[in-house]
This record gives sequence, C-alpha cells and structure tokens, in this order.
Amino acid sequence: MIRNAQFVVSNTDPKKCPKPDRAEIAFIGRSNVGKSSLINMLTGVKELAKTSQKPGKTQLINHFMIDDRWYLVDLPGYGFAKVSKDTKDKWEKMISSYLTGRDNLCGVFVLIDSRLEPQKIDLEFLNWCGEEGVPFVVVFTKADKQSKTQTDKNVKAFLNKMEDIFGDIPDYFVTSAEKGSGKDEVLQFVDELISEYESERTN
Ligand SMILES: Nc1nc2c(ncn2[C@@H]2O[C@H](COP(=O)(O)OP(=O)(O)OP(=O)(O)O)[C@@H](O)[C@H]2O)c(=O)[nH]1
Ligand SMILES: [Mg+2]
Repeated sequence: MIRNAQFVVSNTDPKKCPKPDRAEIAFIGRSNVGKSSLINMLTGVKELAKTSQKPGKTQLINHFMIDDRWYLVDLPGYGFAKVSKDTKDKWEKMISSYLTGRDNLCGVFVLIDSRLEPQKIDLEFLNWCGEEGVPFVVVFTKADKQSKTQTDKNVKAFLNKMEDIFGDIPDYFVTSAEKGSGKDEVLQFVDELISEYESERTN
C-alpha cells in the first residue's frame, strides 16, 4: 500500500533530477499505453500523473516522492508517430541517458498494451534495455478492454517473442488501471526491489 504520494519535479535534463539518495522505480512504454493511469492507480491518487486520450501527454521526466522512502518516475512515451525527427532524437537522448546513468534506479516497468499483437517498437526497446543492462519487468495494460481469452492470447504471443530474443521470459504483470487489477502484485514487486536496494546500501 502506498500511503503518501507527492509530485516533486519535472525535468528534461537527467542531470537535474533529484539527488539519487533513495530507491527509484520508473515507468515507460509507448505513448498512450497507460503509464500515467497506472501510476495513479498504484498510488491511489486520481490525478497525480496527468493522463490524456491524446498520445504524447507526458513530455518530461516526472519525479514523485512515495512514502518518504522512494522515487516513482513517470516518463514520456516512445513511438508517437506525430512528432518530428528532432523531437524523437531529443527523447532518445534524454531517456537513454536517464535509464543508463541513474545510479539509484532499481527497476524499470515497461508497459505493453495488452490489446495488441507484439509490436516491433516494444520489442526493440526491451532489447535495448537488455543490451544496456537496464533492469526491467513487463506490465501489460488495459486488460479490461477485451475478454480474458484475448488478453491471455496477446500476453502469450508477446512472451513467446521475448523468449525468442532473450532465451527466457521476464517477470510480468497483467493490469487494468480502470479496474485496479494487478495493483497488489505490482506493488509487492516494487517493495521487493526497494527492500533489496536498501539492504545492499546499508551492507
Ligand atoms: N479502459 C482503460 N483505459 C485506460 C487504461 N489505462 C489507460 N487508459 C486510457 O488510455 C489513455 C492514455 O492513458 P495515459 O495514462 O495518459 O497514457 P500514457 O502512457 O501516460 O501516455 P503519454 O503520457 O501520452 O505517453 C487515457 O484515455 C486513459 O484513460 C486501462 O487500464 N483501461
Ligand atoms: Mg503519461
């Protein structure tokens, strides 16, 4: 359970992010996949992270302080078609330097739309994370949008692709921000990552 969640700061420059003095967990995924909605669902604060029906809402690296203990980070989405090459390049630079340079980052939750068949852009991004040693888990979103059978089918297809790429299946969660499903499982995992980070720091 998250008891307290507060917005701290937004940045374009990863170097200006808050002092990395505590555990940090980030959320990323294709534009409109439901990152901000999931963050609101997990924290129980309805409009903590700004959401929109229009893709490309989140443009900055947004830090939130959770229970005075860890940072939660909402990142802008990738794969939004209606942006210039220049904007895409800037995004890539900002996100790659954040993800590879943030010392206190203990986990990156990569969100995947459970309505879709495996998307090249998601697989490429996960592959990049693997190559760079970015510690990721997969979160399927919007499970309420179709039947459980269809969700299971899409999840399975995606995991099969991941197995082809990595030789094994990553940790994953199936969620709906609308229904609140998957909340306990995701928060339990977050807690494990943070506790691990904290015990490594004190030892
Ligand atoms: N039915 C349903 N709709 C969802 C769910 N999660 C998000 N949405 C909707 O999907 C749209 C996009 O959600 P956001 O949370 O803003 O997505 P985002 O990934 O933060 O998008 P960007 O910041 O633009 O990259 C909104 O209209 C949400 O209401 C879900 O679990 N179920
Ligand atoms: Mg967003």
